[in-house]
Amino acid sequence: MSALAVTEPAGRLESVSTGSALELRGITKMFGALAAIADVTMTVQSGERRAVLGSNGAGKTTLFNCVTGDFLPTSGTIRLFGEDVTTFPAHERVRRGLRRTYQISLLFGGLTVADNVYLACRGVSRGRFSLLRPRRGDPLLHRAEELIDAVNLSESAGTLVAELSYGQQRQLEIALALAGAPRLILFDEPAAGLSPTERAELIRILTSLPGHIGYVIIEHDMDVALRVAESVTMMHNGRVFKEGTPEEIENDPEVQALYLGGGHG
Ligand SMILES: Nc1ncnc2c1ncn2[C@@H]1O[C@H](COP(=O)(O)OP(=O)(O)OP(=O)(O)O)[C@@H](O)[C@H]1O
Repeated sequence: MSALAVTEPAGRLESVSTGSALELRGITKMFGALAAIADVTMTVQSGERRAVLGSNGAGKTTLFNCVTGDFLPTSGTIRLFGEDVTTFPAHERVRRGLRRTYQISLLFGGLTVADNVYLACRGVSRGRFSLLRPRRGDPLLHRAEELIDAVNLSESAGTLVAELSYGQQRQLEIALALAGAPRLILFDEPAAGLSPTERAELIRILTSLPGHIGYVIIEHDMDVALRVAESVTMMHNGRVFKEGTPEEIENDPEVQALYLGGGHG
């Protein structure tokens, strides 16, 4: 695969972290009388890889929407790399290194893999309003190639997105999230709908991202979540229910009861 560094689980975070990437303090989001999330407090260190687990309706997507700026929280504060961004629009958070993937694909099906990634690189760089075609030697072309390699799609660089397998499209979405200089990526159920082989590939891609890039991943597939995360936040009914290492969460009797008791969607 690519020249990007492979992560070293033991002591990895200590070597890459430079403070907090994301600090949520008492985040509540009301929809009418319903608290989709209530008093959520959580800190993600820079470079940290965290899974957010929880049954359907636990509040995971609402939490992401508050972090990205798609929703304004009803109360609470959000700090991104130390800066209070609670009321910042989404694009200001992107400028600070936040990225997100969605459950629903947002790709351009009529363009090739290479064009999609190049456009994403252009979109976050200076001169993005130029309509000139890329010239040979354009550094963004080189960067796009690196990103395509990082998600193991080099052999499909010239393929139209509409002709990719579903799993390859999800890999491409990760490449798009890597455009620019992301420091924290929110992955919204990246393993949904993937075959076992595609899931193994996803795990490989996520665990091979450069060490300084942290992520928060919402994932229903516990096997994927616990393998790609160093820390886990378990949500239930809009609240933080448990926090711990993947091992602690996996072996926690209350978590097991919640999941095995049918609370897990
Ligand atoms: N825009 C909205 N308007 C009203 N209620 C909403 C809205 N978005 C979410 N909710 C409600 O907030 C609660 C939390 O939903 P959310 O989608 O955040 O949960 P989730 O953990 O992401 O679930 P899933 O795993 O099914 O995606 C649910 O009761 C949901 O119906």
